[in-house]
Amino acid sequence: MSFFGKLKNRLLKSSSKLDEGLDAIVQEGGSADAGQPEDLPGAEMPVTAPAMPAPQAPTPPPPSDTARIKPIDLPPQPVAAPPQPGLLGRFIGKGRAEPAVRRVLDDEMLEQLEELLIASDMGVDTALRVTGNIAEGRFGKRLSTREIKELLSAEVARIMAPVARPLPLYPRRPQVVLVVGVNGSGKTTTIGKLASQFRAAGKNVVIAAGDTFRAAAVEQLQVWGERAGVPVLTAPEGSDPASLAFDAMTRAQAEGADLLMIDTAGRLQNRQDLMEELAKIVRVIRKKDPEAPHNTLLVLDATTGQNAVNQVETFRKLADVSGLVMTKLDGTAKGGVLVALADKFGLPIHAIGVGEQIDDLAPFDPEEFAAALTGLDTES
Ligand SMILES: Nc1nc2c(ncn2[C@@H]2O[C@H](COP(=O)(O)OP(=O)(O)OP(=O)(O)O)[C@@H](O)[C@H]2O)c(=O)[nH]1
Repeated sequence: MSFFGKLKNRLLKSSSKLDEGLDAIVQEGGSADAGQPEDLPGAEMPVTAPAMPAPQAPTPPPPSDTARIKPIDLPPQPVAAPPQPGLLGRFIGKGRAEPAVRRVLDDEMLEQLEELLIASDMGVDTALRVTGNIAEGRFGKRLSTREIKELLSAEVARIMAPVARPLPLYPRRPQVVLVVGVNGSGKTTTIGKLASQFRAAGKNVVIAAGDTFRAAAVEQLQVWGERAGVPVLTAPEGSDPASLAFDAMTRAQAEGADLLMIDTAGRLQNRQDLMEELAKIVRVIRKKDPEAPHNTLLVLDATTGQNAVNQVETFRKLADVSGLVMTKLDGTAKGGVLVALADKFGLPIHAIGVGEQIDDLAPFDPEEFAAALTGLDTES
């Protein structure tokens, strides 16, 4: 299955939420237009085209001086019998017998769209901006669900495009990647997945299990290290993570490793401690390389929705966050928070987690994400 298909299936909850919501909004105040271009297979209405005009009141009789102009004879319009779908149309579910429902884009509809986007975790500011852009030049026009989805998807992709950037690789050896995030956000899993991908790309990777306070976290990282075929450096429980980071740096340099990934604790309950711990790790590794860490990855759990926004704010105060990885995008109805994050912080999204398996880490593709989030079926 294509990655798009996989992501779409996995983002089903998000997309179906938006999908259903958009449908309900259009159905609520809309009316059917028989024979609209959208109903004809292969005749999709481009999103930039002006929407169909609102239905007019019955045309009044022309004034006498124009009455002489003979109206062009049009063949009778197939109002009662909508066009039949072609064979392809029937397979892909287009050209259905029912005419498309369109609704006039007015204040009430815009408000409903805003509410839907806010409920999809896009955040108030982003939701307002997105609906404002959708309305631009289209106010008072009639739009179908499909057209709104295309507009919404294009807006989301436009916001996300600048942040879709893979983890930059530098010629520096070792490139040090500090991984931060609250407990349970998916740090360990992400480190394992990244290690496996870099390993597969021929890179020599070392992992440091810097959450030395939790034996379970260290064990879990060791399991991932084994899966990825990458050494995991550990230290006795309760020992200083900065000292482990220093040892790991020494070993990575001695071995000529390409990449050193350092896991860290995620105890936000005691921010001061965590801040000092992270600062100490950075201080110590800089003794070995003044430019380290070269990346500070913040791992966020998509299922926390708007809480992810608070986590970015907090971790930016604790560490010099250079990019994000968003995990658990499979099976959450809260994927919209990525749009809010991109819009608010503009931090690169290096990858997304779409499952618990080692290969369930994918590069972030804004168009695929936007189509999957809005439920727009671009495969057809
Ligand atoms: N469905 C899904 N589950 C994920 C994903 N990433 C991580 N998980 C799961 O989330 C849980 C927490 O992941 P960890 O990698 O242990 O998170 P952590 O941040 O290291 O947490 P601590 O070890 O408590 O510090 C585990 O059960 C993972 O299997 C993902 O992309 N999708």
